[in-house]
This record gives sequence, C-alpha cells and structure tokens, in this order.
Amino acid sequence: MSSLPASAPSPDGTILAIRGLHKTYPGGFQALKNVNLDIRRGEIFALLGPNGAGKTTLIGTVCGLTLPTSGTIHAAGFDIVHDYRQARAAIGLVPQELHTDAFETVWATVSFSRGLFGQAPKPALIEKILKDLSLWDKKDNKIMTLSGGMKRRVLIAKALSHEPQILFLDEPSAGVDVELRHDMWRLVRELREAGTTIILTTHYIEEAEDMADRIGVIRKGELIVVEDKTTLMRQLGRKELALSLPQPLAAVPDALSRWPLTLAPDGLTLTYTFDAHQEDTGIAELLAALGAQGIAFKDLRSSESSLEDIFVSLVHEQKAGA
Ligand SMILES: Nc1ncnc2c1ncn2[C@@H]1O[C@H](COP(=O)(O)OP(=O)(O)OP(=O)(O)O)[C@@H](O)[C@H]1O
Repeated sequence: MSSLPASAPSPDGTILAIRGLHKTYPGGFQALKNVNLDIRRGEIFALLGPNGAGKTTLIGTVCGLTLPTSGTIHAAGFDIVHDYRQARAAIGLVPQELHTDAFETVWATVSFSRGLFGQAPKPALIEKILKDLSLWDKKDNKIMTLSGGMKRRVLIAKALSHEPQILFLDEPSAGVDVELRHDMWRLVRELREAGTTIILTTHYIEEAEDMADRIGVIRKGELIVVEDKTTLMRQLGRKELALSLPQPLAAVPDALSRWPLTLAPDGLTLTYTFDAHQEDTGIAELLAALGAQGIAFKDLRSSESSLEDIFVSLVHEQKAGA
C-alpha cells in the first residue's frame, strides 16, 4: 500500500471536496464559476463538457497547476493550497500530452516521477506498473523512440508511480488505438477495485456510459449536472430513426401527429426520436402508420444520441427552468 501521510478523516467517504471554486484567468476570462463537487472514495467519475467548458482548468486547479481565484479544494483531507505537498501526493494526473525528457529511458522517467513526490524507490512496483501497461520490454528504450501510443502508456505509468489515491485522466481516449483503450480501461477497473478513485474527462458518452459510476456535465465553467450514470442515461438517452424518402413530403401528415417526427427542410428525411430505454419504441406502429398513409421510404438508419445532443437537451432544460 501507499506510504502517503495520514490524511484527515472523511466520515462521509468524500475523497475530494470542491467548494465555491472560481477561476478567473489573468486576462479576465472566468473559466470556473462556483463549482461545488464531492467525489466519493473509490468511484469512477466522468466529467463531460464541450471544448473550452473548463475541464482542464478544473483538473489543473485540483492538481495545483493553477491557483483558484476563490473557493477551497481538499484532496484526501488536505487543502490543495495550504497543504500542497500532501494534497498533491494523493493525486496522480495523466495529462493529454507528454512533457518529459525525450532522452531518458522509460524506466528512469517513471522511477523519477515517484521520486518527485518524495517516495522511496520501489522497483517492484515500477516493474508491475510497466508490465500492466505492456511497457516492460520497452523499459530501456529512450522516450523519443516510442510510438504515440507507447508514450501515452508512459504517461499513465508516471501518474501511477507514487501510488495516488485519486487518479485524473484528461481525455484518455483522444487519439489512442483500440488496444490501448482496452488496456487502459482494464487497468482503470483494477485500480478502482484496489480502492483508487478515478476522475476522467471525455467527449465520448459511450465511454462514460461504460466506465463511470457518476457523471458531471460542465458548461461554460459551470457544473450544470452531477448525477448517477444510470439516472442520467435514463433521463437523457435517446435514439433517432431517420427515414429517407423517395419523394419529398410537404409536411408531416396530421395522422402521424402522435409520433415526435421532424421533417428535414428538403422534405426528404423524416426523423423519429424515441427513448432508447423503453421496451416499446413505437417503431412498428409508426412504420405501419406510414404504410397506411402511403408514405414509402428507401432507407432507414438509427443512431444513439451523442453527447452533443445531451448537451443541447441539458441547455434547453436549463433555459426552460431559468
Ligand atoms: N491560461 C489561460 N489564460 C486564459 N484563458 C484560458 C487559459 N487556459 C484556458 N483558458 C480558457 O478557459 C476556458 C476553459 O478552458 P479548458 O482548457 O479548461 O477547457 P476544456 O473543457 O478542458 O476544453 P477542451 O475539451 O477543449 O480540452 C477556455 O475558454 C480557454 O480558452
């Protein structure tokens, strides 16, 4: 186990507590607005948000890379400003890009990372991490000779080298191949089973759906939703069925008004949106009703709601609720 200093007890199982966090960059841009978030020990939390929403700023602030303008953050019971070293020692960060010495070997780089946190050398642990990440046969290779995927693995190994209680993965799937993604998720699950708390950012709803226990959605610096994954997917998971028509329709016939249908401006695509989690999707009745109306279709495609759709619906809900 970790030789981290003992942290203050958290009776409610909270490992990371963010309170009233604001971040305004020197130019005056407000990147985080009153963020409040409790992360539970041992959970996998996915932070979703469009480009520029503030995900990296939030991670960077928790990891001490940038200072909060106001508000507090406690990691494993330690204040990230006043008890910086202890708080930082509790956290591992896998950033999006590798900024490390290209001339060092994999082994040296990963071992050095552990030393940065004042931890005594533990070669058996470094060996296990490198083996878990399929990097063992590359341990004597210089970083600059590695492929992009291998460099990514080194980043993960570095972040794990000091046995953090909380692991941040910033866009772990961006630009990685299927094999690495697979290895990464296996490792994440193993880490969670061993008690590590995982916080990841992603643009992919499938990834959040696969991995996360809870999901937070950030938009323009505001955390607009924090919800158990199953609840969120039930509320927001939608599917679309797009029917390509051989002849344009001028309008959706009244006889079809009981189905939520939209007609493309050119009249050639009819789209049906339905709840993906309902047993009866209503598709069979819809197709029968189209037949009864003499509306033929030449092609039919279904798609799941993308994260973008979910954002749009969240934003609409916010406006409606405002
Ligand atoms: N050092 C900085 N100075 C000024 N503005 C910044 C700085 N860093 C980030 N920003 C701005 O803060 C906002 C949030 O950026 P951030 O990188 O946190 O978003 P993100 O959600 O991680 O986006 P992406 O998904 O594109 O990585 C953006 O509008 C960005 O331009």
